[in-house]
Amino acid sequence: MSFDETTQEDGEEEQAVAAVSLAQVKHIILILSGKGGVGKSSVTIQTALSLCIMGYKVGVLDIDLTGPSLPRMFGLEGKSIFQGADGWMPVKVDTNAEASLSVMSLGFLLGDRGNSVVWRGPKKTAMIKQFIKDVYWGELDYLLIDTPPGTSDEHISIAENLRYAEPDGALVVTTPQSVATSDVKKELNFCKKVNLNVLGIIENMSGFICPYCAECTNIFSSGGGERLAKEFEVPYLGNIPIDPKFVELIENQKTEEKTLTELYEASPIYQIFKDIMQRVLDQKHPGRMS
Ligand SMILES: Nc1ncnc2c1ncn2[C@@H]1O[C@H](COP(=O)(O)OP(=O)(O)OP(=O)(O)O)[C@@H](O)[C@H]1O
Repeated sequence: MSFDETTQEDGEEEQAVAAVSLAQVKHIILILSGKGGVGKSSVTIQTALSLCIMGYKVGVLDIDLTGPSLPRMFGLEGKSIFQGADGWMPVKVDTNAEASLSVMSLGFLLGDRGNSVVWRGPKKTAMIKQFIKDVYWGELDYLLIDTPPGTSDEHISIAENLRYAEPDGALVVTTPQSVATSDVKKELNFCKKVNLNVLGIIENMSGFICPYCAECTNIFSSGGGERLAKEFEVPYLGNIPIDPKFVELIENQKTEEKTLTELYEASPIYQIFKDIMQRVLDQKHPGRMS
């Protein structure tokens, strides 16, 4: 069934589900990309860490059901979720920040790294509904939803489940190489079709930060993301360079004494990303509880 074909009964059920489970969530942001491997999950993590450093309470929902990578990237591999009195409890990330950061992903239910699920549409749809309905987030300033690449069953399902939840909108991630392909345009057209506001386009892996002198050099042509943003009349939020230290930070976080938020706050990439985040916050979306 497509997004347009949902029945009134479905609509009422979705409205009720979102109203109860997301009652204490002020803002909802989806992270989308036209293609895999462009750094969508990395942008999700950076958005979560930046908001947390800025003092917001953040939750992250990973609905990439076939390749959930967030537990590993947040350093939470092997952790499990448990059923509390109010629903499934998301896993907390250790932060030095006052604000909390918690994560829910199918990866926590799959056990070993490398396990993946091959599910048909209806099962994925049911899982996403359950994630929206049964996770107890408590009070959150921001719920970030990391989606799989492209526009698949998961996207249709999350759009349906959130259609009454008034999300702030979507961050669309691309790279300089893939901006020219039709995948990003498809993603932007999908947002239009399901009435999802586009908070802006982020061009990732655009330029290179030298690990020795921290200088940023353009190695591929850039500016495509900005042109696309103009064409679709959506904001352009900025570009993130390739930063080998960011990959190291994610890979080596467990051996460090500091928390992930402390490590990220001290990294050069945070200095760039926080400006991107500020452009999102400056849009002053009223939020769901205002
Ligand atoms: N700005 C960056 N600098 C350096 N490495 C990066 C950057 N952004 C992403 N990467 C690296 O690129 C790889 C792919 O990134 P990521 O997993 O975030 O992409 P994705 O779009 O979520 O992929 P998929 O859709 O397949 O899950 C990862 O190894 C990540 O560490």
